[in-house]
Amino acid sequence: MGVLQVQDLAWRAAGRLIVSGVDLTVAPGRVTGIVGPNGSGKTTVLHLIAGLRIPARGRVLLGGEDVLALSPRERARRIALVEQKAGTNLDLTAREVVALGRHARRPRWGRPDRDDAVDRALQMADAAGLADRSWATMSGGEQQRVHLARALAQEPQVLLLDEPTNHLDLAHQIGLLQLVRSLDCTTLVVLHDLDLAAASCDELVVMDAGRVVASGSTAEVLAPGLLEDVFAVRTSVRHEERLRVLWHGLAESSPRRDAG
Ligand SMILES: Nc1ncnc2c1ncn2[C@@H]1O[C@H](COP(=O)(O)OP(=O)(O)OP(=O)(O)O)[C@@H](O)[C@H]1O
Repeated sequence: MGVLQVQDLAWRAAGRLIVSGVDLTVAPGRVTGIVGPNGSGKTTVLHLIAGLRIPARGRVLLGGEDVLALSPRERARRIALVEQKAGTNLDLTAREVVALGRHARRPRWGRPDRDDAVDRALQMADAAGLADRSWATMSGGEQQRVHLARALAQEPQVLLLDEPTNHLDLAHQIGLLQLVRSLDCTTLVVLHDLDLAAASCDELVVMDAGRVVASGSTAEVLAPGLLEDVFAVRTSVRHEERLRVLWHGLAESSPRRDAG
C-alpha cells in the first residue's frame, strides 16, 4: 500500500482558481481529516485526488504513480470515494448499490464467483439489515451507510470520505469513525465537526479560500487561535480522556474573514 502525495494541486473553474498550492501527504494506514469553512475547496481536493477532475497544475501520486495515468478500472481498485451528495434514480436495492462497488474487481469475462465481499461490506457499515430495501425509500443516514458499504466493497487502498457523518445519528457517527480507524486503508475524510475530527484523525489539514492554511498532527493543528481565524468561532481545546474541541460562540471579529 503506497503513500498518497498531493503536490502543488490547483483547479480552476468559471475563470477563478478554486484551489491552489495544495500539498499534502497521507502515510499508509493513517487517517487525515480535511476541515475548513464552506466553499474552502475540500470537496474539490477529494475530487481531484479521485481523478474526477483534471488539475490545472500539480499532481496526485499513489505509491509514486500518477493517479491520472491509471486506467479507470485500476483507479477503482485503489481509490474509493464516498460523496457528500450521491444519488441514483435507478430502482436498486441496497445490496445492488453495494455490488456496484465490486465492478472493477469482477473478472472481465465469464460468470463471477459468488462474492462474499458485498455481505462483508454491508455488515461492516451496519447496513446488513437494509440489504433488500429499496435505495430510493431509505433515509439520508441509511443511504449514507449503504454508500460507505459500496466504498468498502471496492476494497480500496485509499478511502476518500466527504462529510460521511452528516446524516448519521451519534452512535453511527462514532461507529463509522471507529470503523475507519480499524481499516487497513489510507483515509482522507472531510469533516465539519471539529470535535469528531479531534477524536478520530491522526493528522489534520485546514483549508481556507482554496489553500491549505495549516497541517500537521491533530493535537498541533487544533489551536483556538487558528480556529478563531479560520472559522470565526471561539473554542477551547481540552486534553481529557481524548482530545476535545468545545465551541463557546462566534468570534467578535476575525482578521481572515474581515479581509475576505
Ligand atoms: N464546477 C464549478 N464551477 C464553478 N465553481 C465551482 C465549481 N465547483 C466548485 N465550485 C466552487 O468552488 C468553491 C469550493 O467548492 P467545494 O465544494 O470544493 O467547497 P467545500 O469546502 O467542499 O464546501 P462545503 O463545506 O460547503 O461542502 C465553492 O465556492 C464552489 O462554489
